[in-house]
Amino acid sequence: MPAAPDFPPAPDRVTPRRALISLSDKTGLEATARALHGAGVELVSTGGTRAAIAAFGLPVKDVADLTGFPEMMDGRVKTLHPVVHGGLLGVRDAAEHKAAMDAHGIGPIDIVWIDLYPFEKTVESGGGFEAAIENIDIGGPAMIRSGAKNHGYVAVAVDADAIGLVLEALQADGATSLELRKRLAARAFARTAAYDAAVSGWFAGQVDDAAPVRKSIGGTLAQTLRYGENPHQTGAFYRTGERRPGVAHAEQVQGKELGYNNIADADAAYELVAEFERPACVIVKHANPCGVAVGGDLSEAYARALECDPVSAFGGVIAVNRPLGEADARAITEIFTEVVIAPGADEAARAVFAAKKNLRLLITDGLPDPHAPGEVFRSVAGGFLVQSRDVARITPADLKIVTKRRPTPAEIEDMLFAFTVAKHVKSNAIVYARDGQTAGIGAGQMNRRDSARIAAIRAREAGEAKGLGRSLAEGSACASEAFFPFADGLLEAVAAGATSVIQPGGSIRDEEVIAAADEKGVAMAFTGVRVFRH
Ligand SMILES: NC(=O)c1ncn([C@@H]2O[C@H](COP(=O)(O)O)[C@@H](O)[C@H]2O)c1NC=O
Repeated sequence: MPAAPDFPPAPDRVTPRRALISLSDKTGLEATARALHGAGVELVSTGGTRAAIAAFGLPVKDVADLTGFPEMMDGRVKTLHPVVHGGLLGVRDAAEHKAAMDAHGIGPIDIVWIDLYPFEKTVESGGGFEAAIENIDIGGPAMIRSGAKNHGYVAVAVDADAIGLVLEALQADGATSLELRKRLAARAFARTAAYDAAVSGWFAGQVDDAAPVRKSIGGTLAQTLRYGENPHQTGAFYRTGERRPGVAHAEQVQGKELGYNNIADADAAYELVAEFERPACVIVKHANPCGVAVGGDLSEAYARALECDPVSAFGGVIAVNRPLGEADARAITEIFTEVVIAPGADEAARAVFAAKKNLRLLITDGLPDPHAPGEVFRSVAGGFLVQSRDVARITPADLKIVTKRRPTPAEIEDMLFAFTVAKHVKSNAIVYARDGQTAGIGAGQMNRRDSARIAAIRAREAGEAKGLGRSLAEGSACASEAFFPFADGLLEAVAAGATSVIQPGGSIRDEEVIAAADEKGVAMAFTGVRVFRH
């Protein structure tokens, strides 16, 4: 382990004399190169970047002239040379470093601006194995790390915002401050870490390693948050490299700043609504759906979703799976809603929402594919859990009918709808549904019978509110996301009005549960698949 050397303290102000610029994406290069040149900074660059700067009519030195080596091996070796890394790493005020720099003709490099080969984009666009490998940048991260380690003297910029901060400092003070260089170094190491997280994650996938010995998750700040789940907690929102349509990539068209809970709820709502083929609406409160329905159009789907639990829907998060029109927006804005997330909204709909200044409208770039594999994470004390996304989808062919009475085609449709919703409800989950509408949802209870009871209360109240004179769960399908361990939960469902039941099966008391269903004349199907959600 290298001992900490006794270097003189790093200077607060460094007046940069030389910058090394190496960019794959040349956006914004001209203005910045001009500004650096105008500030008296000498420009040094790699092949493509050098040619671009020269084409702007600015003086620029080729890094090959510095190293005495041409770029070689398809650009794999451009800047990996002691003249470059010595210029970045040399501690200018340490006598021995200064002597080494002088002896080997190594000039200091005070600014590096590097963006790295676009590995993430190459993978995202399905570039293939060889293209991905060639887009693993080696020289770039090496320079970023050298400069960041030597932040006492070097300002490292890894994005447009960072080089903007450097220019601001030069324009204001003609120098970079130690405080700024430290901040830039922190950002630089985070950039190389996220880059390596993307490379290592992709590589683990290539060798089918679901549980690599080391695992990194990288992210880019999407939004600072005023606070976390509660005001005394801090919070921030990051995008990972996964290009899944949803809240992380949505455009916020209007409304107050999104909060931590808004983002979590919008995600839960949008992931569920994407499960349906027909126009659908999901209303979420506290990460659980309180009303879900399909309809002939979004207005109908919304009205039916609201019917299930209008009390809980107040201040909820609404997701739909079609672009919103004016009538949909009018219906939704009748009650207070925190967030609406949709794959589109026409001008008339946007105008209606605009009248509700606080409502956040999120427009995504499509619907997530419920079948697309992916990884989901969760933190625990001292670690995190990783699992594959729950892509389970049950079709009529997967159902095993276990009761004497077979379900009708309409009951099968209700069962599948209810089971799909149950997959997105916190365990223990019980969902009553009829005609593509949830009638009652029981979420997050510590025993299944309580969830069945709560769902029954919701359905009874919804029926009363609608003036039906009966529970909304009358004639419904009951979905349970995990098996009924005893017959009591099933009997609660039957008492609530369910005539059919869908559940995974697999309890040692299945026979008892099936016998109870048969006695009540209920049709029951086993999915063989459990869809817990914690
Ligand atoms: N090999 C090296 O020594 C090296 N040095 C810099 N790069 C990368 O080359 C890119 C710029 O290339 P050019 O200036 O030739 O267009 C940058 O994204 C930079 O991160 C390198 N490329 C890959 O490792």
